[in-house]
Amino acid sequence: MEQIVTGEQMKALDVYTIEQMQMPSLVLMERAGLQVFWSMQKEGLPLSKVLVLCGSGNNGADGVVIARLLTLGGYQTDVCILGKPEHFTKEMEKQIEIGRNYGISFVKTFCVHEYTTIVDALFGVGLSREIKGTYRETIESLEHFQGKIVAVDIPSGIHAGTGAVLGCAVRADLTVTFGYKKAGLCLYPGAAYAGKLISADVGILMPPSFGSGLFACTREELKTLVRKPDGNKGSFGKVFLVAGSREIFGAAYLSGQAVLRSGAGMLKIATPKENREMFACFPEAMLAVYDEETALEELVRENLDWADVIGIGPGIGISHLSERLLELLLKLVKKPLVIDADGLRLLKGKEALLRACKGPVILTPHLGEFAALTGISIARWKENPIEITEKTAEELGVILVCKDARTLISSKEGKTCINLCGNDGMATAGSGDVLTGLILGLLAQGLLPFQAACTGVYLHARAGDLAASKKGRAAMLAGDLIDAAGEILKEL
Ligand SMILES: NC(=O)C1=CN([C@@H]2O[C@H](COP(=O)(O)OP(=O)(O)OC[C@H]3O[C@@H](n4cnc5c(N)ncnc54)[C@H](O)[C@@H]3O)[C@@H](O)[C@H]2O)[C@@H](O)CC1
Ligand SMILES: Nc1ncnc2c1ncn2[C@@H]1O[C@H](COP(=O)(O)OP(=O)(O)O)[C@@H](O)[C@H]1O
Ligand SMILES: [K+]
Repeated sequence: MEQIVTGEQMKALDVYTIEQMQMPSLVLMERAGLQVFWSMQKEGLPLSKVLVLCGSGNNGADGVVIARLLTLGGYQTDVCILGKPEHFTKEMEKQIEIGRNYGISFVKTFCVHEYTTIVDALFGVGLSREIKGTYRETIESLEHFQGKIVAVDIPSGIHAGTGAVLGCAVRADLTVTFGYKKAGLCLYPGAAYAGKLISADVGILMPPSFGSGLFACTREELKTLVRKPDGNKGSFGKVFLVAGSREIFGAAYLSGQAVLRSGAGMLKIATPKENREMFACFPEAMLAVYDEETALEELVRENLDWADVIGIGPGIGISHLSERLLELLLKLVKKPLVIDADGLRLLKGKEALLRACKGPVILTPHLGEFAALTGISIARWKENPIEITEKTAEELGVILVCKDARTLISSKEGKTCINLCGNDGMATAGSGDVLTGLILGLLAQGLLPFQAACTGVYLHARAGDLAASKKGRAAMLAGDLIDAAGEILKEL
């Protein structure tokens, strides 16, 4: 997993590196400036005339370093410092002094249209309040700029912890971020303002005791899924899935297909009796059909003994039978349980039962389902997604997968994973059902619950990117995600 940090955490790491490790601040800054300078060259930005906009903090000081390196490199460069001298950090004062000695061009006013590239070094992780006044006017004047914009560390105006826009923000083509990716660059809207994101090592060290539990999933996680040549369908795991209702067969089909395509050994689907004929097209799945006459507790007990992992929700509808099945599972399960879709709608009011559940539970709500379950509006979640997801996971005692363009997965112990892959083509009916199936399939093959949730989300998103490359984002269907997930696993 790749470490992600908030703004406060990044500042703590800067302080640790400078004070404990005794690495001079100006050395870090020089490395930061060099990384931006090299990236500007490597990315082929038009550098015939560059303007560097600086604030008064160390982000601005980085900007002055970049201006010096550009000037020394023979690129015509102007620097405009918007910050007031009384607010300059000592590093900023030093960089201005060095810059003067090197003869860089400081300007007081500028016309953006004279430049081919603008470097945004107004605010970095130190942005603490809404942007107003001259800063705001300057940022707004960049909206019609025709050239390229490079953001230093983070686009100015983006909150490093939440990705929120504080009043206004610079829309960059390229962001070079130092040390670790900031959460605000991973979450929307910040992610959209960053443009292409490059992480650059500048020598920031992380102490072994560092308490950040924030990560992004990487390809490495998929490698934990190992097929054993001497395995059998029992050892690859048995999944019991309560899915589908009279009107909805597709959700059960998609989830079930995803379970088996991800490598699980056996699948049994519990579904209403009327659906039996529909499953003729899915011979690989076993069925446990039920109706009003069925002894549901017996059915649940029997299958809990048989299965390794259990899922409930895709297409089950809101009925007293589906509600009873959910209650029975919550009461009796001692194995991993994934609850999705209608299962989440039925969960409202059963929080005590959920907290008392003996098996590890994974909830996979999209934001509408999350809002209905918790009473926290989508708008409020978006203001502070990491904190709210972590807090809700802890309160409910579950692994919580909040599905969105940037899905967050939190454990009740406060570990959170941000998914950085996927695309808007995945916003298509049945896509969430596929995710449920993939997570179940990974659980069945022995991944630990949090690992299975993170890896499942990552696999689903990578499948989304592969499906989009083949079919296009508009045309891809949830079923394409299942085939694509198989192909991603095949590549391993
Ligand atoms: N030696 C170091 O500490 C290093 C710092 N680095 C750079 O330093 C940056 C962080 O520097 P700072 O902590 O000085 O913070 P910033 O440079 O991001 O900005 C902080 C300054 O802006 C002011 N401010 C915050 N919000 C404002 C608003 N809305 N309107 C007006 N003023 C506002 C603050 O009061 C403070 O004076 C990083 O993002 C990175 O670019 C890098 O060079 C790596 C090394
Ligand atoms: N813009 C987007 N970018 C990336 N992933 C997305 C985007 N929109 C939706 N998704 C993903 O698609 C899936 C949709 O799930 P869900 O809303 O439950 O669909 P359904 O209920 O139709 O099965 C989630 O995994 C979500 O993260
Ligand atoms: K910046």
